[in-house]
Amino acid sequence: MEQEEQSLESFLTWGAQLGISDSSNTKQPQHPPSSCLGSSLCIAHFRHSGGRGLCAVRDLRKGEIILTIPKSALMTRESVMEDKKLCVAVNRHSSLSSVQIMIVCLLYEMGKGKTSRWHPYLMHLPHTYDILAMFGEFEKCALQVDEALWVTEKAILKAKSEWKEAHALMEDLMFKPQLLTFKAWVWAAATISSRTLHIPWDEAGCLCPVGDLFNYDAPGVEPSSIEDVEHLLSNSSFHDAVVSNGNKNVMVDAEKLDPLSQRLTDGGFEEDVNAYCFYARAHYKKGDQVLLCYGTYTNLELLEHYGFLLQENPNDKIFIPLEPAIYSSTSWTKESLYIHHDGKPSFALLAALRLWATPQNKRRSVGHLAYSGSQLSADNEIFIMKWLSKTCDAVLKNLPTSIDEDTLLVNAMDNTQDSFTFMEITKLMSSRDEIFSFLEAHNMKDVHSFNDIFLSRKARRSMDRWKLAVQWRLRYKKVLVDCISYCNETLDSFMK
Ligand SMILES: C[S@@+](CC[C@H](N)C(=O)[O-])C[C@H]1O[C@@H](n2cnc3c(N)ncnc32)[C@H](O)[C@@H]1O
Repeated sequence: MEQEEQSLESFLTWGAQLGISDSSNTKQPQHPPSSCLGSSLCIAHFRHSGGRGLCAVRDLRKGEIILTIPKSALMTRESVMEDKKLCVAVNRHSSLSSVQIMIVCLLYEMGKGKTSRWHPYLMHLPHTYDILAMFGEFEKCALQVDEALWVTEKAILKAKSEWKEAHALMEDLMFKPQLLTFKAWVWAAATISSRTLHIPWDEAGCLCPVGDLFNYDAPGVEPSSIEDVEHLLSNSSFHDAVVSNGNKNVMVDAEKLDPLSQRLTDGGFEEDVNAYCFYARAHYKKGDQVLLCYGTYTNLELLEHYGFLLQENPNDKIFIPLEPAIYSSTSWTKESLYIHHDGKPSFALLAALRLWATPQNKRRSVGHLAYSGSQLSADNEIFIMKWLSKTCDAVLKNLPTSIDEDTLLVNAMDNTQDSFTFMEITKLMSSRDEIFSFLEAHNMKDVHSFNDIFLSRKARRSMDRWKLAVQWRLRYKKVLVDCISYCNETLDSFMK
């Protein structure tokens, strides 16, 4: 433990030497401080929201600069390929994608050990990940829902084929055998997927020492339009925050509005200071975890790219099987026909169902109403609500386990310290196939071997992924139940 703390301290000293700083004072100090953190942030552990993360060491105001990482500290393809041997070899394999090359760059630096210029940073990267490409057959199946199974299968196949394609380059570079393995490849790919930040000059992104310690906050409640930003800027306390820093980079202004999502961004590379700059996305009290929004993701996408999911995710959506005639009744894309995290059907799904439930010869005359989101008639609305409710109910009944069983299973997994409780809880489940498959997959045929002391590291990792899979399918089922309630409430409103 002491050794770990020392190594973390030397990582933060290394960061300070490279010019990384969490101070809002933009003047360069004459001597680098002994740590790059301490003025605004510190590293802390948040058990239920991301593990290691960054914590406010003082009250932080929304919009103020909290961390700067100079370009020279970023690990990019360009900076790693300053190594001539690597650069020459990469140029001989021009068919590889930018991300494949970035993965090779990371493995190459790992292979250098202490001589890597990023060694203090590389030492603090996670050793394992829970992203979908790392799911084995057992954990994949625990997702239960076809859509999730396909996404997992696709992620595994993609990782395998990209690894094979890059093999010749890695052999050219004479990688040590352990860096040539699929396991090493998936580790590096997961690092790139879950930790790189966007940079304008390279679609592979960059690894950003210290800046990649922010855990994720979903976008959702920030101002969503220019008017909101104008309102914010006219709000005196916010304006004070902007002006008191006296630096235009410190402003959260209309330029920082992401034109696609129309949301405020909280970090980005800034050409004029040649650095990655992070801003507080909210007011934080001393001791709060400071978060960063990496983008808008559903829970399945979070699992695929980052290896976690959110219990409350305002951007979650689920898909249910629809009849081909529904897809062909409108020009909405398949991706737009979904159910929101709170059980409400998407705008496009409602419109598509309303048109599909209209006799074909009448669709033209009501098309404009459907596309503007209007109900077409009471009968039409009652029909589609009944249909949607019945379909969600059928999906729920077709899944091998119920919400109650999944809840029991997650609770049991939280109780693995006590093998007796785990087995007692799981006895309440109607189908114990999944539990037996897990025990079998890890050679734990009898209950007594299900003991924390004997749960191998591999089995424990597998259980973490299994738990994520069960949590995901549980959220999926809850959205279906909420959709049924939404349909019933709408139906009730017609009865009044
Ligand atoms: C950029 S890193 C953030 C720092 C990371 N916790 C660490 O220890 O290095 C992203 C990873 O942090 C974890 N993470 C981030 N936000 C999270 C959240 N809200 N809940 C759970 N895990 C989260 C996930 O493992 C994700 O892949």
